[in-house]
Amino acid sequence: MESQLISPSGIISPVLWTLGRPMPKYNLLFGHLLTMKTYIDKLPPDAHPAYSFGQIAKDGFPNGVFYLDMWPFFMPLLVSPKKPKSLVRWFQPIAGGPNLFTMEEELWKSWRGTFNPGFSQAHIIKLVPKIVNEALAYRRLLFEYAERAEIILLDEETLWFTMDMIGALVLESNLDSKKTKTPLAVSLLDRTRWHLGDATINPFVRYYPPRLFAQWRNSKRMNAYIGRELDLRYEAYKTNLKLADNWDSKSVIGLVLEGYLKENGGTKELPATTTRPLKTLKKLREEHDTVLGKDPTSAASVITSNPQTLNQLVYTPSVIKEAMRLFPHASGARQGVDGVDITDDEGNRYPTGNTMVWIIHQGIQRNPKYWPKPDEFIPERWMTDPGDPMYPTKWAWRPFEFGPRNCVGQGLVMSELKVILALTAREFDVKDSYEEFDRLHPRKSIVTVDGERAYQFESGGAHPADHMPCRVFLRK
Ligand code: HEM
Repeated sequence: MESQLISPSGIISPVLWTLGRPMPKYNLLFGHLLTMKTYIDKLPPDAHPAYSFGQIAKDGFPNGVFYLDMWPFFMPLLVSPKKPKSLVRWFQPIAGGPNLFTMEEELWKSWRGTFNPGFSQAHIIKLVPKIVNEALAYRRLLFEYAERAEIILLDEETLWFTMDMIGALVLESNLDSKKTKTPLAVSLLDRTRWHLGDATINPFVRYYPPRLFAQWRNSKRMNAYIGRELDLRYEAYKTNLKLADNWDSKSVIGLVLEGYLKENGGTKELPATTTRPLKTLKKLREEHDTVLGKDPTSAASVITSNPQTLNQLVYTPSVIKEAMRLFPHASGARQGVDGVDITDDEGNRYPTGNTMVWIIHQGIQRNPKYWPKPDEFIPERWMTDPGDPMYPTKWAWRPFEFGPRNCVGQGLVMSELKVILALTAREFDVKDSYEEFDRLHPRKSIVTVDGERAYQFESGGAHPADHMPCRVFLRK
């Protein structure tokens, strides 16, 4: 429990300050707002808030744990499977109502049980042909950009593609989102553009009326779309066109719906809408040659005919894990409770009552205490044996978090990423074009974090700066 909660950030009342608990410079009137401002001012205006927290940890808290008073922007919130209230508020515009991320323990248990079969390893293997099918569309997109020799905003295009991938695997819908402007995809992407993290402390931004209106409208459209999809499947179930007949083609939503209906006797109505060096690339391509055959164009059929082939890839998942270590997408948060303390590596205890415990992945996953050469991209560390100095420290890699509330989609994500790399890495060179982009869009503000131009900003999750402008080249 302690290790799960070791965190470079927390929230505190002045009482903890008077008790001499570890925290940056404290101001009785403004708490830590002024300290935060000094950190934020050294970053690009849109940099992910986690960078400031990570930097505070680096500057004075080697054990990675400290308190921070950001009232009134963070609610003083602790430990237990309970999610903090501010997280509920964060997810509300995306989910539009009760959801697996923020549900209270009792309700969450049965819903997680209902979702688990759809995300089990056994089921994911059966979804691989569909993953391949979608990844081929991504490959075609890269071909188009290579042929047109145009800059691609890789993050933006990948977001549209992600919507299609999720649509195909979870909803069993062929969304083709960018072309058809599916309301679900358009509203979700627009919602992430308007999204704010809790660390946004400017009230003019937070309460900007057009932003509040857009959030409300997007939630309404997403609810309507998903509600319709669920109704259609429910109707099919009721008229005995069972989703279950063909196990292999069953979607995640099919399995979830079936689990829900079974649990409720099949009768209950549905709830109301519910710059790494080229060496890495060379090794990656060599592994694909060895495991998938020398001809890159036959990789799709090799994987589709035997999805288990993906399990023979060793270097590829190491590359993915290392990328996620350096550029994590999300984080974890828990509500603190009286009587439950966080204990750091040296045995110091940190009471969590009246706090929100925020696990900042950017801080932990680059902490030199846990990672030799923390800022270097070294996939080989994932292939070492226990005892090797490079062997990853247990629980220090947490993109999907740990414990019962870990990410239900992580197996799916890893399979998707392996397939996408397998179908593209040998045929394309993708190079960032930030220099060209900055010439075309000059600006006065800082544009790097610790020398990294592709720093992350928050928009629902963490994204690469300026959506990662790139150029795509066909390999000879
Ligand atoms: C790179 C992609 C992803 C990352 C980095 C990620 C990360 C996370 C993290 C950090 C959590 C919170 C765990 C906690 O609070 O302890 C989470 C929860 C969750 N994720 Fe993901 N996720 C990803 C993709 C997905 C996908 C593709 C799906 C589903 C299709 C998904 C579904 C969920 C759900 C439902 C939860 C809540 C689980 C629960 O509370 O029972 N995630 N994810």
